[in-house]
Amino acid sequence: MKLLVLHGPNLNLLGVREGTSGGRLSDLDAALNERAEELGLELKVVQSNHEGVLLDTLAAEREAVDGILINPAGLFASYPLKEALEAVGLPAIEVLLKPPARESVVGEACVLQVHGTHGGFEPYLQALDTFASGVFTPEPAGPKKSLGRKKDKDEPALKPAPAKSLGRGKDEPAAPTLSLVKSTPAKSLARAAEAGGAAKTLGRKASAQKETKEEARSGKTLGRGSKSLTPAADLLTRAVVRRKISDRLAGRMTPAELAAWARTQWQAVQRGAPAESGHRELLEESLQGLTLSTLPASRLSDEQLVDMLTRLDE
Ligand SMILES: O=C1C[C@@](O)(C(=O)O)C[C@@H](O)[C@@H]1O
Repeated sequence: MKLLVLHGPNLNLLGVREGTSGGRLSDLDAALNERAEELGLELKVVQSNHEGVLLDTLAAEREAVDGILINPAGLFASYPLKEALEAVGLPAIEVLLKPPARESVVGEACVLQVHGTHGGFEPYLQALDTFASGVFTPEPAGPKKSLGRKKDKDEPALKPAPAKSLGRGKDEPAAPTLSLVKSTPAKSLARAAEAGGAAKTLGRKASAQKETKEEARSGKTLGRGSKSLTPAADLLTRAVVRRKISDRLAGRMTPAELAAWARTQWQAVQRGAPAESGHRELLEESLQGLTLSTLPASRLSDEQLVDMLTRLDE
């Protein structure tokens, strides 16, 4: 998997502008390349102080990469960048070194936003881990595959997100808490699911998405192209999702199993599979949250799962 890493304006002064604290951009890039190598990822890293260069890079690299990490820095409110990310249609993660001071427009076109707490490089590494976990890669036909993390069946239910992450050595420093500060509209994940590993299918992605949207608008809840009534057993309903969450809370399902189930369901819904009428958006949103729920940055506690149960019951 190849990823494009975009560093926005003034990040060339990283470490310099902060005084002696914090590493430089060259340190960040070295850390990124090291982690990428551990994870078997290839990176193309570009820093620019010019919005146009970032836009041109996105357009030029769109067919060569499978995903994007972007720290827009001072360009967080850039509609051109947001639109370029949408046009490119690849899964993108917005990465910030520190908690966001303002709402990010660019983040609206990203699947996730991760931020650090003290300016360290961990959010970038976390974003690499997230891509490497395969969460954005479409499920291949055939036997069920997990999201790439080992099963954490024995984890205490209310344990905070572990500091460890994929591919990390035992003696490396613990990562600070990273937050999923925003769960983007399902359309971002739609692009992600369609795009994973196949960046060269922009046309197909766009039309598939449009079709699904149109079906949603027309209130059609049958599978694409289906003329006959879909058996009720195939219908994704709030009750089905509630049952799965309950199974997970009762220990009948591991967190990884729930996430893998949610991911398969979410992808099916994106392809036009039937969903409970009038609740499609809520179901998509819930499945998205559950899909990402085993990742450190977006882990769901039991309390959050109970909240989700309640929302699915309203
Ligand atoms: O340059 C930066 C760094 C930053 O993008 C971050 O990563 O925390 C936050 C921006 O507000 C600022 O302009």
